[in-house]
Formats: sequence, C-alpha cells, structure tokens
Amino acid sequence: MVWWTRAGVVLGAVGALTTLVPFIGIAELGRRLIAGQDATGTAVIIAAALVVGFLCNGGALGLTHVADAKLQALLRRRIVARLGKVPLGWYSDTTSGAVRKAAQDDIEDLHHLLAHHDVEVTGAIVLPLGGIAYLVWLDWRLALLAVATLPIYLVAYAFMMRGFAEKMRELDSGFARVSAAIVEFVHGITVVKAFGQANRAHRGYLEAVGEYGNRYAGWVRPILRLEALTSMALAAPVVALVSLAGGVALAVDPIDLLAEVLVAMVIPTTLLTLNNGLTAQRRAVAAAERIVALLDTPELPLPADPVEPDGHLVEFDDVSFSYDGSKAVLDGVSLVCEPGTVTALVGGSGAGKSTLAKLVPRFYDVSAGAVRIGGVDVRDIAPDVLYRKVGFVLQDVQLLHGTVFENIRLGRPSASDEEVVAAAVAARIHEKILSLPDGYDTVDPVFSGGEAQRVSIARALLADTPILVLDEATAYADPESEASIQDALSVLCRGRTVLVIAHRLATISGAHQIAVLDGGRVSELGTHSELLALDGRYARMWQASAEVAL
Ligand SMILES: Nc1ncnc2c1ncn2[C@@H]1O[C@H](COP(=O)(O)OP(=O)(O)OP(=O)(O)O)[C@@H](O)[C@H]1O
Repeated sequence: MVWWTRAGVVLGAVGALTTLVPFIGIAELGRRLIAGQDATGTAVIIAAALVVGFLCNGGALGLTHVADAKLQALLRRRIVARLGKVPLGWYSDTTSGAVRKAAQDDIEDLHHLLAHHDVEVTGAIVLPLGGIAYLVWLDWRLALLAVATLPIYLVAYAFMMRGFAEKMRELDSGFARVSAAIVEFVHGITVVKAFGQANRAHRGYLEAVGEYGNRYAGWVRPILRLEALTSMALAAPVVALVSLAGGVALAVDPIDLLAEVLVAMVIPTTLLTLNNGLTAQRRAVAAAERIVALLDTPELPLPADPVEPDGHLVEFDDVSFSYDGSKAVLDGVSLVCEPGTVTALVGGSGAGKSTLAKLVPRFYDVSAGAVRIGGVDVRDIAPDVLYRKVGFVLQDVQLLHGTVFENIRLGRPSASDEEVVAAAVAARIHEKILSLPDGYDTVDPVFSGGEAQRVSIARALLADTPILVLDEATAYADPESEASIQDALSVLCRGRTVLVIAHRLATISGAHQIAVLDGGRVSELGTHSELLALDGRYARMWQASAEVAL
C-alpha cells in the first residue's frame, strides 16, 4: 500500500512539473513568433506536455485510489475481525454508534487523506516552486513580483488561525449540547407533551442552538470580513495588475513578463488546494484515531487448550465482578444450578441479576472467582462450544433484517423449514406468522414486543442449547399475550438448566431454587415456600407483589 502511494506521489510531482511546461511554453511561443522563428517545435512540446501531464496526474490518482481501496478493505476486514472477538457485553448503543461511524464515516474521511492528499499537496508545492525557479532563472526580480501579494494573505491567514484548535473545541462542545438537546427533546416528546411541557423542552433546544449560533457567528464573522478583504490579494485581476504594473516599473522584457503573469496566476489556486488539504488532513487524523481506538478494543481471551465441559451443571464459585474496575457489582456470589433445573434470580433494581446471568455466556469475564459449566471454567471452553451449550433470550429482542424464516433459523442455520415451523408452533407464534402477508417469507414483519419475544423463544428452541439464560420480559400488552409467552417459556425450559432473571415473582414461584440478590451478594436461597418461611426479603417482596396484584 505504501508503495502504491509513493509511486502516486512521484507521478503526481512529475505531473505537476509537466503542467508548468504549457505556461512557460506559451511565453516561449510568443517569443519565437515575435522573433519570426519557427514555433512548431515549441507547440509540439506544449501539446506533449499537456498529454504527459494529464496521464501522470490521472495515473497518480489511479495509484492512490488503488491504495485507498486496499486500505479500506483491510480496515473493514480488521474491524469485522476485531468485533467478532470482543466480549458480547461490549456491545451497546454507544459502541454500535462508534462502530457505524468508524466503518462508514471515518473510513470515508481517510479516503481523502490517502487517495488525494499526498498527490494534490505534492502538486500544490511542486508547481509554484517550479514556476518560481523558472522565474529566478529568467530574472530574480520577476520571481519576487510573482509572490508580491502573498505575504498579505499569509499574515492575515496566520491571524485568522489564532486559537483555531481552542475555538474548534468550544464549537464541538456547543454542538454536542445541541445534539443532546435534540435527543432529549425527541426521546421525551411523548412525556413532555402529555404533561403539557412542550414549550419548556423546546426552550432548552432553542437556548442550545442560540448559544451555538452566537458563538459561531462571534468567531466567524470577523474572520469572514478579513478573509474577504485579504482574498483580494490573491484574486486574479489584482495579481495580474500588480504583475503588469511591477513589470512596467522594472522595465522587464514583455515576453518574460507574460511568463511571470501566468506563473503568478497559478500560485493562488495551489494555496487553495493546500488549505483544503490541511483541513481534510485534520479531519482524517481524528478519524484515524477513532479507528485505531476501535481496533484496540480488548478481545475476549480465548483458551489456548480448550476443554470440553462434562455435563450441564452451572456453578458460580465465589464470583466477583466490576464494570469499572473499582465498584463491585457482584461480590463473592456462589450458586449451583443443577442440570435440568430452573434457578430464578430476584432482587431490587441494580442488584446485579442481569450481570450475574450474563457471565455464563461470557458477555463479560469475572473479576475474581469462576463460572463453570460441567466442571470447566467458561474461560477454558472454546467459544463455539460455549454457544452450543448456552442460549439466551433477552428482554430486548433483536430481529434482523430479513424474513421470519431467516430470523428463527438463526438459532440453527441447518434447520429444515419443518423444524422452523415446529419451533414456531411450540413458541405459540405460528398463528401470528401465518396471518402475515407472506407468512414465514414476510420480510421485516412488524411484531409487538410480546410477539418478538416469542420469535426469539422459537429461535432458542431451534438452537436447543442445554443451558438457557432467560431475561423475563417485564411488561406485555395484554394478559393473553402474557399467557402465551409463559406457555412458550415453559416448553422452552423443559429439561434444560435455566437461569431466569425474574422481574415478577408470580412467574417463578415454581422454580427449583430462587436466589435473592442484594447489593451484589446472595442474601437468601431456597424454594418459594422455604423463602416465605424464612420471612425475610423475599417474603416482603412477595407480599408487596401480592398487594400490587390486588
Ligand atoms: N454495561 C454496564 N456498564 C456499567 N455499569 C453497568 C452496566 N450494566 C449494569 N451496570 C450497573 O451494574 C449494576 C447492576 O446492574 P444489573 O443490570 O446487573 O442489575 P439488575 O439486578 O439486573 O437490575 P434490573 O432489574 O434493574 O435490570 C447497576 O448499578 C448498573 O448500573
């Protein structure tokens, strides 16, 4: 890849130099014609230079575009490869946003850097330098004349760029506030409207936008005025006028002056290219940093010598876990889930139920202690074996773009149509699927929350994993849907080692054991009747839920 870009840069430099030939050639042409000499040779050289310049510049961009295409493919492959190895718990709305940005926008920002920047900047440097060298060779005073207006622009540019990074940071944070205000406004619109607070929410957004607008205008307005004034120093008529006036004052040869005017007119366009190149480079560097950060996401460590678990006993052995490395979310949890039994995790919000359950399919790895399946630490089990053993049905059901068949078949890609249908029947979702416009072949069907949950149960049935992690959905639209889901779940749980995160106690009173989590520890453990007899936290929770049901 590096060689492709280097070759592109060399070709671009040759192209820039040959672009200069016609400018100089025109002056030479004039010189010969005025002197009454044959100008055919000069005309041929100009024409040849035009062709060579065109080929070199085209070839240079061709080479760098090949390099860019190779880099894009490589980066996308590396991102995909890395994402396949990060722990499942790494995925969230935020990280998904970062992945989308890196795989699309950031890689596109790199395109300019690799495919255009080097070739264009080389041309923008070589072309004026070559022209000035030619003028020095003709008459050094002409070289000075060609850059006479340049210092005005450069001084003003340096003035305009003062504190640029600081100002950009301020603008970025202002823009982040605007985005946050928009998200808040859109997310909360139903609540806000229901409580008649639309004006108030709208005001927050308007204030953020107003502040951003004022700040932006306060910075940009004086710069634009100065820019408008100083860009006149580079305007073609001004450059031509200064050159002609200077040339007459210095009494130089008119043909040499013609060459000087042509070179002087080229310089401002190359400055513009340089300026655009620098801006794109800044953006590309920021994009590259984000891509590197994504590629540096820690991988889930894979076992060097994977061990096959013996059976489906699930054990938590003195497990501690922390998301941030300091605050313990789980603190010395020990729990044994016998094969073929249902263990329910209950407890207050934030007690650590979901976190504990997600340690089994290695969404995260424990900070201390061990999670074992069939006597083997989950960290010593090959991932494909682990996912054949452990299935999960989470509250937030993800349906992929595609048909119902494809969505259910995710559980076991080799399943026949009949097996998919049988799973859907068992999951109590078959009838609903048949009512869709194209039945099982309906693309992106609209399912209610409860229906989507049953599709994911069908998927889990098809996957037929002996261990199952179940995040019980909190709310269903209607009792009928709730009953269907409970039916589907009881089919799914039969004969498996199940760990269910229970949000409503009524559904798990029949579990083989119930673990009450409190502040990341198991505070009570037993069957429903044992825990009621204990008259502790579970009994109080049960009492409270019974009162709510009344
Ligand atoms: N991805 C995460 N990153 C950082 N902290 C997290 C993350 N997920 C959960 N937590 C924190 O860990 C603690 C336990 O959360 P967890 O979701 O396991 O509790 P829970 O008992 O399942 O709660 P709920 O019933 O409300 O879902 C909470 O304080 C929560 O804020």
